[in-house]
Amino acid sequence: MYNRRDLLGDFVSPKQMRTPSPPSSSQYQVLEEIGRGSFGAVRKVLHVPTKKLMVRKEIKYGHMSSKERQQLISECTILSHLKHENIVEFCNWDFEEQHEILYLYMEFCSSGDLSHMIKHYKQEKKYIPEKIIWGILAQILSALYKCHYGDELSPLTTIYDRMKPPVKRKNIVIHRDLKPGNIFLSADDSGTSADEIHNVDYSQVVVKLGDFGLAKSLGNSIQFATTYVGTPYYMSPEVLMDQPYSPLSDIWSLGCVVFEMCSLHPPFQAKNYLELQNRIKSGKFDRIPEYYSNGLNAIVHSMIDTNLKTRPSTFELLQDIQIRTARKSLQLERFERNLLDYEKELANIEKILEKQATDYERETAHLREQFVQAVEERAREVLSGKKIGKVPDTIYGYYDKRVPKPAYHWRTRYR
Ligand SMILES: Nc1ncnc2c1ncn2[C@@H]1O[C@H](COP(=O)(O)OP(=O)(O)OP(=O)(O)O)[C@@H](O)[C@H]1O
Repeated sequence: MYNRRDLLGDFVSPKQMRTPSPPSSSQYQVLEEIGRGSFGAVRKVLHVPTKKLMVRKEIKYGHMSSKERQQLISECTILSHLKHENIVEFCNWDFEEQHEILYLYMEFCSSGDLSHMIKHYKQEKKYIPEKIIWGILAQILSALYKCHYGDELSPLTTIYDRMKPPVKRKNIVIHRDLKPGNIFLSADDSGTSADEIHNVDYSQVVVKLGDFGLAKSLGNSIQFATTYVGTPYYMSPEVLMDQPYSPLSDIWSLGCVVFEMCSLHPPFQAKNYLELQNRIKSGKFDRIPEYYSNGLNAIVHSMIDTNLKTRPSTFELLQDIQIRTARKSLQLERFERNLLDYEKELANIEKILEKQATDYERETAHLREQFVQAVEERAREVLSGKKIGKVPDTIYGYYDKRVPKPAYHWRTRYR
């Protein structure tokens, strides 16, 4: 039923054939629909062998040309290799030949996305705390570093660390569709349901960049052209002017996203598409609310720059002292969380060991009592001139029983 060759026709390259084999759909239990995107339904699924919650996105490929199908598959291959803690993990893909649907299986993000977060603060009539914004920006930049340079960002020892300029690589990934709805939020507790996303503690969430690159392969398809009805609030002026996407186009979009987190609306708004296009091309927009620092305002303005020569790259933005501070602060918070987890684990181990020690003492006391009774009984037998049974010489020999001594005894813990 599921056959990658059927989808690709004659266009399968040996390189693509080396990608992981499609999962057996019987491994997934399909759960409720959580939303609908431009390309089809998104459902929660349970990966039965691991009991892990995931999402399944569907893409109807029937109308696509072989070239478009091949491009879609090669993009999936790239995404399946793009592993980063701030990127939604792309687990695998699968086909349903009969209905010509491609299923993409990916990590489930339990705390909604940035659009939900912005909506939440708007409803509460509150600004998003600046610290949260810097934290989110630092996490997105770490993810973009992986995409734009194909490398992992090394952790900071101090905020003044010298960062090595990244090596230029061929296989860079450009997101192409950065917007609040594609920036997912995940809590450590992935059991949260979609209905509970209003209870999210936004100061604790992990940011995950999702919905990567598919815009490239789907960009030319009829389905994309007819179903992509979203307003291009986050599109850079060069892309609006039909110039090719570059990593700097992602930076423009990121600037618009950060602006929206501060102002609770996008930087460029208009009554119609043409007006919006003109506003974006002019690159003129307001300061973020006074509530926020000049530093945050400056970084937003540096990203939403119509001049590609002066717009900073991901690497340049990561040099910013406030981004470094935000990264270091995230590292320390994570370290503290790990320590707390470790402490909890130790407390559990201590409880188990204490129970083992109590059981051990109870058991040895019981055996000692039985031993004493047996010795007394034999003594009485001897004294009364009865035939003597075997006299126990060791407690273990007599009962032929060994009580395992716990490796760690609570009484010795402070020695
Ligand atoms: N990995 C995920 N974890 C949790 N929810 C997700 C995940 N991916 C998508 N969703 C949710 O599914 C819904 C549809 O998502 P999808 O990204 O397909 O569409 P969209 O972003 O609304 O539109 P578009 O297709 O134009 O990007 C959204 O509510 C989104 O929050």
